[in-house]
Amino acid sequence: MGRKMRISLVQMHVDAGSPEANFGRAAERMEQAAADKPDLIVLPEMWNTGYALEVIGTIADPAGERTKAFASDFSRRHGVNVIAGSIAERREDGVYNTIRIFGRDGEPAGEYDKIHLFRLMDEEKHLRPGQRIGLAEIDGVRAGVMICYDIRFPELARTLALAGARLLVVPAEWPHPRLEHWRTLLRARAIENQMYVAACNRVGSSNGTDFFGHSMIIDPWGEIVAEAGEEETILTAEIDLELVEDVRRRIPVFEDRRPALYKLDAGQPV
Ligand SMILES: NC(=O)CCC(=O)C(=O)O
Repeated sequence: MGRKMRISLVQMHVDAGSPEANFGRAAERMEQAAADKPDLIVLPEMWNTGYALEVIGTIADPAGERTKAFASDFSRRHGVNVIAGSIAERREDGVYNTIRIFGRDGEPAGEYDKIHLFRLMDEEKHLRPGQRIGLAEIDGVRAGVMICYDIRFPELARTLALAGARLLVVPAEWPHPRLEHWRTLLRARAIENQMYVAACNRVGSSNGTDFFGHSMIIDPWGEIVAEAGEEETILTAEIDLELVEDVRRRIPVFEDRRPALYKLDAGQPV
């Protein structure tokens, strides 16, 4: 397994309520990204529909079939791993905010439904929450996936790290005015779990909400390897997974944990 991995984040605009426009834009941008010869391409959150939640039941991808065909074909043609952002995916019991992952051979390599639904954007009124964490092997590297609001839950990132994740991938639609929350939370997840974080946010405005981009790749020491601005772009950077072990040796957080004490009833009240 290679220790280096080249990651391209597709920071794109998303038209709320227009899957046709969004599939066209994603196809174009992914071709652009493939020209950088990355090992992994990542799309933002809900890139097929945006937050058109009032009509999400009618425009969400039925069983994710269109997305699966699109991303699997792209992976196979370019021999690249794809984390197809998240999409609105319709199933029998409702609509999910779902990540689908494809290996270089176009075969499915993992999936994840967003666990924490974001009330400020009414997700809980229109979407169903996932019930399982998301892990995948990408060229032999264990990666965890979370979606946007999920990064406010350090327990989830820690669980993924304990399950072996050395890279955390985060598709997002994170808007102004919470840029410093975005940057701080992503860096904190990288530092505390001593893993790489690759976060792909959308840009542009939808229904009065402005999304700021600032997609980022952060190393396990918390240094920002690459950060985009507020325009559409492909953010590409190479990461070296050996740094994960280096940092974990220097400060052995995982050896020093005291999980037996991390319980509400474990100590006396002070
Ligand atoms: N799409 C989302 O989950 C947005 C999360 C967000 O903006 C936040 O502040 O948290």
